[in-house]
Amino acid sequence: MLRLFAPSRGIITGHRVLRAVPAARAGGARFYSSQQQKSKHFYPLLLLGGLAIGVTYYNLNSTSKPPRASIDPTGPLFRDSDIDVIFVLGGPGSGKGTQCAKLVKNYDFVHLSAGDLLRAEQAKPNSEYGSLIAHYIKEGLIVPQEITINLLKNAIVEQYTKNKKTKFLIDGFPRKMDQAVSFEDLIVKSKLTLYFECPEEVMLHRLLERGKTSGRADDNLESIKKRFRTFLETSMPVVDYFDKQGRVVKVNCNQPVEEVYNKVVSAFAEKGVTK
Ligand SMILES: Nc1ncnc2c1ncn2[C@@H]1O[C@H](COP(=O)(O)OP(=O)(O)O)[C@@H](O)[C@H]1O
Ligand SMILES: O=c1ccn([C@@H]2O[C@H](COP(=O)(O)OP(=O)(O)O)[C@@H](O)[C@H]2O)c(=O)[nH]1
Repeated sequence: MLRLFAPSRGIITGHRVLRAVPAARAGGARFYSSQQQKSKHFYPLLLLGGLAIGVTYYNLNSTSKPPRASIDPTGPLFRDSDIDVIFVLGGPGSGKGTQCAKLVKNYDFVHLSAGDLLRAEQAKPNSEYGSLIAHYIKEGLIVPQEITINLLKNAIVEQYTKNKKTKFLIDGFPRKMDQAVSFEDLIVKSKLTLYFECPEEVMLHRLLERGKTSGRADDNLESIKKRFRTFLETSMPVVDYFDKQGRVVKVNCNQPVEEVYNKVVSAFAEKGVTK
């Protein structure tokens, strides 16, 4: 029912959801003027016409509208009015995951961490991308966008269709310009980017602390340095790109968790994101 990723477009667009039922066409039927005798098909056709109008009206007004792909197969999967996506960006260790966990408790958001989705995919015993993902994560590089966008798309579609969820915090994504452009072209335009500003030495300290218990292959000094570099060279241009469009709120994360959270809540309120 929904789009898949397909080689023909690099990123796959494919199957759809309920296509709006087209108004039944009275193939060749004529409506006669009152002077003429009505055809024996007149009343059945009138009934069909009324039914078609009714179904179309219902589809247009139904609250459970299908993703946009059902209407325009060349546009993004979802209409802007179907779902709200907020990107959460910031350097490694800036506190994205910590703040997202607090936000989901008070807002009706689904938290999707791109890093967590990649690690879960990597951990699947028969994943064809397992070793590729492991390599990219250890080296602090950005996994090819097709893999990450597909994982995100599947998670969003599942939450939307099964749980009727429409608000998503996408944590740690997009980290590269190609991802930003593809996601908005193929899935949905984001409403906002929440960006955590944080000095590098603070992030380094936090990550080394986290590394004592996280078990993550990239929470070590060598990988952390590579991640910082990737963040500056590859991910910051994404923040700048959205910022130039007035779609970023910046929050200083070098404060206690609760204070950072209060600032996020105020920044969201200013942008009309409410609980
Ligand atoms: N405001 C904060 N002050 C102190 N430590 C924090 C703060 N926010 C997060 N942390 C800690 O820093 C580490 C990294 O935070 P995390 O949310 O995992 O960052 P990210 O998701 O950006 O990598 C975690 O161990 C977390 O407990
Ligand atoms: O869109 C993404 C998000 C994450 N990653 C990889 O996953 C790692 C960990 O990302 P995560 O957001 O989990 O952690 P952070 O680095 O922000 O602490 C990154 O360094 C990348 O190698 C990626 O390739 N693409």
